[in-house]
Amino acid sequence: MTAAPAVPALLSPEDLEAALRAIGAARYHIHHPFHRLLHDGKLTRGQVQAWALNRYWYQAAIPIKDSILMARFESGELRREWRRRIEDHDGRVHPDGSTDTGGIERWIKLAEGVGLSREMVVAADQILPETRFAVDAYVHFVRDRSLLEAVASSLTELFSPKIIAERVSGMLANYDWIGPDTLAYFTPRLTQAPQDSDFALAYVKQHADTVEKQQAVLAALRFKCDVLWSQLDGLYYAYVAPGFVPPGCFVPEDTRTSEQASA
Ligand SMILES: O=C(O)c1cc(C(=O)O)c2c(n1)C(=O)C(=O)c1cc(C(=O)O)[nH]c1-2
Repeated sequence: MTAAPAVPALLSPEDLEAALRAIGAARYHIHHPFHRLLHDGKLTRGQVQAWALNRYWYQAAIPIKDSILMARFESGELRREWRRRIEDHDGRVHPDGSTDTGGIERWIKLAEGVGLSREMVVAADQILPETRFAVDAYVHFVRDRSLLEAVASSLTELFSPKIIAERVSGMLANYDWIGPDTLAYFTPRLTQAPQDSDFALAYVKQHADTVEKQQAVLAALRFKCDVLWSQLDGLYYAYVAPGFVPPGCFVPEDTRTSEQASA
């Protein structure tokens, strides 16, 4: 006789939060070897450029997925909360004409700070296939899955202040050619991310009120951890080991062979 498969129990909101946090503790990209190399100062300038270039595609997709998500909320109050996220990335124009720079522009400054040109970064035609597939999968997930799963997929932000603090302090300490101005993208994220994730977590705890919904939100967070993890896998494979850069993708100057330089 085979044992019946265990049926998951309905969790209290507190236990659901604990289960979500356990997923982050095990699967967040803070554990990826590429993050460790970046933070420990073990990457060449070209490898840091590859990271900045590819991550631009993620940054550029965030307000697109948030616009899709916002349009799915039926309540104006919820849309207003989500609109702030979009403005955090796209910037704001105030009635007096003054502007707040958004995250995308700050990411371009980061990329320029590590030696890339704005045009090349924004064109995004030299990013890795893994980056494109993973980021696009995130946008499609938010478009196609339930609203609850879409909100839950943003919950990796519960864990981002820790990786951001670690990354910024590590990069400033370990690369003498990177200064605080270049990494300015990350400063507002340290307050924006907790605001975003507090709201999303409260929403998920309130609305995931059946076993099926709870299992779906846990799976959504696992999916999102995979989105972040596979982007770093792509970078590691192409730029660290074995170092196979897919045809047409960015080849850093400090690793370029004479054949690649003349291509
Ligand atoms: O630096 C990071 O490691 C990191 C991670 C994440 C994340 O966990 O999804 C985000 C960000 N940064 C970030 O800057 C950001 O704006 C952001 C938005 C979202 C999201 O899913 O809505 N995640 C993240």
